[in-house]
This record gives sequence, structure tokens and C-alpha cells, in this order.
Amino acid sequence: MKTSGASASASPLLEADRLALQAGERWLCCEFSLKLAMGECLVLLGPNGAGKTTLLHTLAGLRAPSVGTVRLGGAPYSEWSTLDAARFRGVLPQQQPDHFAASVLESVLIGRHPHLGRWGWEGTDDERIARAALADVGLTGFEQRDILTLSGGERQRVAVAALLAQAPTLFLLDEPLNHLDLRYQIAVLSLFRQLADQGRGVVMVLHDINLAARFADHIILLDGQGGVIAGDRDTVLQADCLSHAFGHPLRRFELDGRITFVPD
Ligand SMILES: Nc1ncnc2c1ncn2[C@@H]1O[C@H](COP(=O)(O)OP(=O)(O)OP(=O)(O)O)[C@@H](O)[C@H]1O
Repeated sequence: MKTSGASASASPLLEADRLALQAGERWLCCEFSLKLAMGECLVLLGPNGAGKTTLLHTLAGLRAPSVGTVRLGGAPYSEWSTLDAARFRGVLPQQQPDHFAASVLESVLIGRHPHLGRWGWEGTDDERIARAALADVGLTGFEQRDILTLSGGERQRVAVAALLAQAPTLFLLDEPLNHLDLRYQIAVLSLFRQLADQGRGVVMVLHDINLAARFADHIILLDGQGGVIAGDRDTVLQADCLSHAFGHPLRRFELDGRITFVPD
């Protein structure tokens, strides 16, 4: 069981060593390594089916790597208890499955479960944290709404609020911008960027290259044919690499100091 906060805080939040991933018969990516420190944001980019979700799930400890190792806070997932891992890293899935009616507040309070005491009751502190998380995603006033009545974007923001309430050190986000309009795309990415700047770590799958250019420190670009380019944002975000990976020509512009890629 991983319980040593001291060693977890001294190590990189996340490390992958000589990682390679396979789905069925197909190799999604050749061997590569990564390290994510506190304060950093890593974006996973690539075309549909390239293996971004598979990679995110592997980094989250939800599936074993085909080759190589993953270490969370300095230790392999096998040394973490489920509860300690849930306190240290939180995952935003690509889809939010809702099978039962529940209030928005109850749904966000699920994020507090790894922190509850022995009897599993949520206290006033948990409720305060959940309400603050709802405020962070612009959903104050939605607390008593049935989750099944929400729009797609509202539901996505509830999922983000539940993850904020979980308050992990490392956030792993699979397409966090799903269903969000332009304003909330920027708001949600700014929120996670701020959390990274305050010392957390963020790994996220994005489809928008320009938002990746704006918010990432590091990029892993999967080309869909097993190729991987991993490195600093400015090293990886080159028009030729991106055009090759996405199978469509892109041009790079600099506008008011901001890098922008435009498809031909
Ligand atoms: N059990 C399996 N057997 C065969 N292929 C699989 C299996 N599981 C996943 N795949 C394939 O692995 C590939 C990677 O899937 P993944 O969901 O990681 O891609 P992605 O980059 O996140 O794609 P998207 O952008 O479409 O969400 C896909 O082509 C998928 O069909």
C-alpha cells in the first residue's frame, strides 16, 4: 500500500518508462518515456483511434501497459491502495454515464468519497467543497436539479466539478471540452492551468491543437500508425509533424505572440 506522502511529493507525479501500447493485434505506439512534475500540464494529441484514451487509461492505472512501466508519485500502481490512488489522481472519463436520477449536488459529492471517514458520511466540509466546485464551473443554483435534466454541456461541467471536489494532486482528463461552448472551453482549461500553476499536475486529451498550444507545457503526439513524438510544446507543435499525424496539411501562424495552426 502506498501511504508515504513524503516520498510521493519528492518524486515526479507521473512517470512512464519505455511504454508501448497494443490494442488487439495493433501497436498504438512504439516505446517512449515521460515524466510529469508538479506544476506541469501535458496534452495528448492525435487523430481518432490513435490511442489517446488507451494511453490516458494506462497512465491512470486503469489498464496495464503492454510494455514498460508506469509510476504514480514514484511507485507502480500495484503498490498503491485503491483509496490512496483515488486521493492522489483523479480521472475525468470521456463519457458521463447516467443510469439513475440524482441531484447535481449528490453527483458532485461522489467526488468526495475517497476522503470520507470510516462511516462514509459526507459532512458540512464536503458539502462546502462540492458547492465551491459547482461555483467554479458556473453551476451555482443547479444544486437540486436532477442530473438527467441537464444539457450536455451542463452535465460535463458537473463531471468537472465532481473531479474538482475529489481534489487530487494529479488530474487525468479525457476530452474535458466535450459538449462545452467556447466560453466554458476556455474557462475549464484556465481552471486546470491554474491548478497546475498552483503545483498540481494535469494530463489531458484534447482535439484542439490551438488550445493545446495555449495551455500545454508538454505534448505527446500519436500519429495513429505507432509513431510518437513527445517533448516540449514548441518542439512537438510543428506544422509538418501535425500535418503528418492528422493526415491533413496545416499551416502555422503567430498572432499577437500566440501560435495558431490553420488547416489548408
Ligand atoms: N479490444 C480491442 N481490440 C481491438 N482494437 C481495439 C480494442 N480496444 C481498442 N481498440 C482500438 O484501439 C484504438 C485506440 O483507441 P482509443 O480510444 O485509445 O483512441 P483515441 O485516440 O482516444 O480515439 P478518439 O479520438 O476517436 O477518441 C482504436 O482504433 C480502437 O478501435
